[in-house]
Amino acid sequence: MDPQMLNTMMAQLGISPEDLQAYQDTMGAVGIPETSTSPPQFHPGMSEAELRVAIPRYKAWLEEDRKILPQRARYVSRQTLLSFHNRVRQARWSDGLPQGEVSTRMTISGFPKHSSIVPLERLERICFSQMLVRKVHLGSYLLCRSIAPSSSVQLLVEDPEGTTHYLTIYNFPTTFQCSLKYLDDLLPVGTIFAIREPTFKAPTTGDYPIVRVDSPSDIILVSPGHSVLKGVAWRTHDPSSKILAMSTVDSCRDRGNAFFKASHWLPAALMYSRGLAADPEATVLLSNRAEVYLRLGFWSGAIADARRVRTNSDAPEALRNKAVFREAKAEYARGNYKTAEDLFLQWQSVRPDDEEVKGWISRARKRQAEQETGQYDWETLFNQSQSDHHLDVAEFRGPIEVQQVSRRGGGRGIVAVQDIEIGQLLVAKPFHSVYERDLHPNEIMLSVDLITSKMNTRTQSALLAGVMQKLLGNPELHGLVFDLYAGPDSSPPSSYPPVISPDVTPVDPSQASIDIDVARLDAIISFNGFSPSVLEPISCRSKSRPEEGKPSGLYLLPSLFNHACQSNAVWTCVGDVMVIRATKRIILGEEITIPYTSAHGNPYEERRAILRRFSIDECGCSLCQDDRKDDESAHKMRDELLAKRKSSRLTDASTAQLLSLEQQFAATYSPSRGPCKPRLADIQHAIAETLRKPGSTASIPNAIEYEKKALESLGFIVLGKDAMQQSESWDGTKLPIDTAQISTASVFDIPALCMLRLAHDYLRLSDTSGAIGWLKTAQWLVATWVGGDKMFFMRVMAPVLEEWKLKRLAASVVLSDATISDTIDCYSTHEGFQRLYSDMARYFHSIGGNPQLRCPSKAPTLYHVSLYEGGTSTGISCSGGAAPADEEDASTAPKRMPESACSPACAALLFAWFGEDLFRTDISGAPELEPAAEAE
Ligand SMILES: C[S@@+](CC[C@H](N)C(=O)[O-])C[C@H]1O[C@@H](n2cnc3c(N)ncnc32)[C@H](O)[C@@H]1O
Repeated sequence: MDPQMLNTMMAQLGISPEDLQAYQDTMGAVGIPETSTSPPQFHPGMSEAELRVAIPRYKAWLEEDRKILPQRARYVSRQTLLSFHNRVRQARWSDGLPQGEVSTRMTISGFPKHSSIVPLERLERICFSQMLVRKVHLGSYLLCRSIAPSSSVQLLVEDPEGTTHYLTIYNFPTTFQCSLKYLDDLLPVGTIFAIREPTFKAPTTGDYPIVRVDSPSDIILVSPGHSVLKGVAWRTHDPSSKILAMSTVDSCRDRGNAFFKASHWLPAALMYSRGLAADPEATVLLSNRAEVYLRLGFWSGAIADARRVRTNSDAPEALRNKAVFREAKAEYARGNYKTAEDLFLQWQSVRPDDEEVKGWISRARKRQAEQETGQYDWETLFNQSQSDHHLDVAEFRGPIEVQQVSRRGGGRGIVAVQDIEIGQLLVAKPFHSVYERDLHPNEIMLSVDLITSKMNTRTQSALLAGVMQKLLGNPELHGLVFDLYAGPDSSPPSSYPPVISPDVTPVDPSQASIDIDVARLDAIISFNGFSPSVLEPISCRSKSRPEEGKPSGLYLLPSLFNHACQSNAVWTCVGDVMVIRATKRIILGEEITIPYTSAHGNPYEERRAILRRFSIDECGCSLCQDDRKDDESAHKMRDELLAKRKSSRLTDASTAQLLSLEQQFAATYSPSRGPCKPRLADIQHAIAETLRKPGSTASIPNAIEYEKKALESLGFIVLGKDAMQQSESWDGTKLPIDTAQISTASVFDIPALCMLRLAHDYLRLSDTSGAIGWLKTAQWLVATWVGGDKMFFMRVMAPVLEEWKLKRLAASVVLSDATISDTIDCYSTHEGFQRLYSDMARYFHSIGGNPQLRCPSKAPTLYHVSLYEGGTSTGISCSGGAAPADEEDASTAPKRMPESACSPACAALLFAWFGEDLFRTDISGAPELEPAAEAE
């Protein structure tokens, strides 16, 4: 046919001559064969059982798909792809989804993913016409550019020959759950990519094959003038001409500053970098880029840029000074607090009155003290963690070391380098952590992990992207993450910790300076990830969090601890700060273990299944050894006995039914095993609960007996049981429990609640000494397991103390060791507050203090209460902060009084004593008092 006529006919059908050519180029190519089955689709809310079916089916489908030979891609016209793409974008277009609308995206992790380690210069350029679907194109790179605004991280790109396909880039920094508007700034139409060793994949959903990039280090954002563009002629019109035109220092700074204003940090960094390509000495761009790197968490990049400005004697002085401040903040974030302090002081020398820097200096000093002493203000941290999970603390490391440990995957473990008493071993910050509240509420990111055969939570998916981002901005930390254990299918890691260069590396946002092996990182996160659930005030009605709401974190040194269900150490998180504490005396050279999962609520077989996901075949701890003494039929019998009660709560059964259940259950245990039987504890606790009847104390002694049995079944050794039951014979000093070691068969709140329940029982029997004994035991447990002092205990356990009416007793127990001075300062001019304080004064009187109320005039602050212990400031001091300037209506003040405005000690005690009332005290309508006599 006459080519002219053919073109005219095709044009009427919407097919351009380029499309036609591309089609002719692929003539003879075999279409993408369908597999015999299509992959199973995953959807939110799939049950464990559905997943158990779907995941093996997916793996089988993957196996089948792998057997199909690579093929040329079926021809699809540019027009078709563009109109499909535009429809998808239209559907997604919104800057934050409308309320109630939920968008779901799905990824699969844990299958082989290629990441290139070959530098771009050593790769050959390839075009789509030479690429095959289902093939990793080793030794090649694809040069392509985007031809349409992106719809999520899926872009429509063309190669220089004008062939169009989809490009999907996973884990590109800052793109996890970002808006389309952001993507338009980050990857505008015309962005040129060089993709190292690209993988062309058959479609798993939808109709079109895609070039899928999992590792951000495989992507190079090609700027004008890059050597790969030399001699490249694009067949189609150049959509990037507008972008290329803006490469002067001034235009890049202006554009970068506009992105900065919109909080679009990475687009700003790219724009400043483009300007720096035009003039590498443009200090203003370096200085600005240092600031955006700080916002991105690219500390090394920020230090490298700021340092170049600071040490450039030609740079304006103001810019050099600013650079000092930026470098100091980045050093602080890297944990180099002394260097940071010195730099802050340098900044302060030119701005002596700068309040902000004063705050930074004080923080840097506090961090150094934490590093040296291991002393933390846990109450303040606990209070802060309730509103912001990401806490600012320094790390602390006790006498422990990573050593070779045989028969433990990875071959390493943590060992004591001296004898260690019960107490704090390690305080660790996360390398990266993600909480639900950090994520967009309307987006569900489904990720199925083929290693663990589980649906990852949203936070787990976000963790992978976040770790990559941190590595890209802090490349020298690569070894710290990549030398973690990556499972039996990956090459073994080297010794740990690796040597980290103290030098910082300049960061180029368009090209990673390290190779990120994404399949290995997937595995590292599967084998080492924690769920750092934030410690919250504990109530007897606390519910365990559903799996999908759980946070995810990667911690470095904590990842080197091996597992034991009955371990000699435990971990907890205050905010995202992990605290690992020894739960018994550990001798020099002994391995230190932590539980990866709790035995309470996870019977032996379930525990084994969980541990198998970590490639742990058999745990050798005392509890697992005991559990292996019971034969399989015994474990089954227990399941059956409990299954009968599954539909209702244990405590809904009658005492008689539970007693019979306990007897049948107890008979399933081998006589040769030890007393720790976590499943039995629930039944015994339920029996105790049914024996607690309102209005009658007759069966309380029995309840006490069963609660103690429950504690023993949780692995605690209850001492002098009879003596404690008639507590007159208790000497009031020794705790009613063997404190030489803590059972780690459950998390701490279960036994702590049993202990407080016992305190409550004794209180009901008017046995104050018994109640105090168990209160102190609960406080010992919290202090040993989590840390913190008595005030911290009061704060953490406040709801349950309130529910079981133990608040007043606990407050007096907590204060019983304190010497209370005789002054309560009351700076409030409001009658309501003064009433509150006189109440407090009466209370302190009643517990042995002899405070006087002072009401100075000219109240500098509202809510000022102070109570000092032994002349130091360690007692109560609540200064609440000055009333805001616009605060005219004092009647609203109490409701607005934030807990965090109180000192932690004060908050704990005030709250323990007054509870909710503290914040509800109604002073509306109370007359403003005349100032009392002038103070001093
Ligand atoms: C988080 S890592 C612990 C550190 C690891 N041993 C290393 O060298 O990096 C978890 C892996 O350690 C191994 N591991 C931990 N506890 C173990 C145990 N009790 N028995 C056998 N292997 C264990 C398993 O291979 C598990 O997947």
